[in-house]
Amino acid sequence: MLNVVELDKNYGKRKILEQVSFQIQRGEVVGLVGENGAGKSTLLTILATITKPTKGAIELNNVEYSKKLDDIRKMIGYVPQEISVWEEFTVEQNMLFFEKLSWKRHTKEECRQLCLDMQLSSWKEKVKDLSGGMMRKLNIAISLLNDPSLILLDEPTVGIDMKSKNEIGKYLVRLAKEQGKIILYTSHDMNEVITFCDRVYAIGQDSFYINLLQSNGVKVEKL
Ligand SMILES: Nc1ncnc2c1ncn2[C@@H]1O[C@H](COP(=O)(O)OP(=O)(O)OP(=O)(O)O)[C@@H](O)[C@H]1O
Repeated sequence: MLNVVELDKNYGKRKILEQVSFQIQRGEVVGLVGENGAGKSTLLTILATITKPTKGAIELNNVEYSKKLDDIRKMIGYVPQEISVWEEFTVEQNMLFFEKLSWKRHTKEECRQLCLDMQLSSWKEKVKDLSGGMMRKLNIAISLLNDPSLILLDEPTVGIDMKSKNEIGKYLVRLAKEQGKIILYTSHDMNEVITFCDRVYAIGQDSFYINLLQSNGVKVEKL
């Protein structure tokens, strides 16, 4: 379980996150929505241990962030907004390179299977020749090499076609339901959020997202 308690984040005098508390259970796919600049990426980078909160406590599977950072990092898969793979290398070369950086060992076949599970079959193709959707899938596959229990994705489907969006959404749901992963992801695509998320957190002052999602029968809470 992910447990966030009274989290604050200030940049100088600006309060970005204020008294943010929530819990996410294993097996849940949770959306994080809000207008540009509301603080979604900030929250994800704090949960990914990249940014320090100003105040507050976070626990993942009963391990406190403030006490066991190395253990926490092994349990997290983070997919940033920017695609961060080697474009001149093939999918295979990227997977094998990042496998070496992962704390968990995988055979080449296991790496390939991870890609196939995401319907990314272009194993021998250079990344620069892949479609945007394929690149996004590779980015996600790399984040899974650690076998993380918490997967944080910052707009994983931005700018890609509906078919790839659907494949990625379905795959995230499968990861949560079959493997008990905790998934938190940001998106500006409300259709996608409505289709794939068990529930949603809306961040920021605007109630636009809350009203829209509630009118579509989605369980949504304000952070
Ligand atoms: N390192 C930083 N220093 C100062 N201000 C920052 C820093 N990082 C982010 N901010 C500010 O914090 C606010 C929240 O930014 P954040 O990127 O978390 O928003 P977001 O909800 O993810 O937006 P978007 O939907 O555009 O990705 C913004 O006003 C941003 O300018």
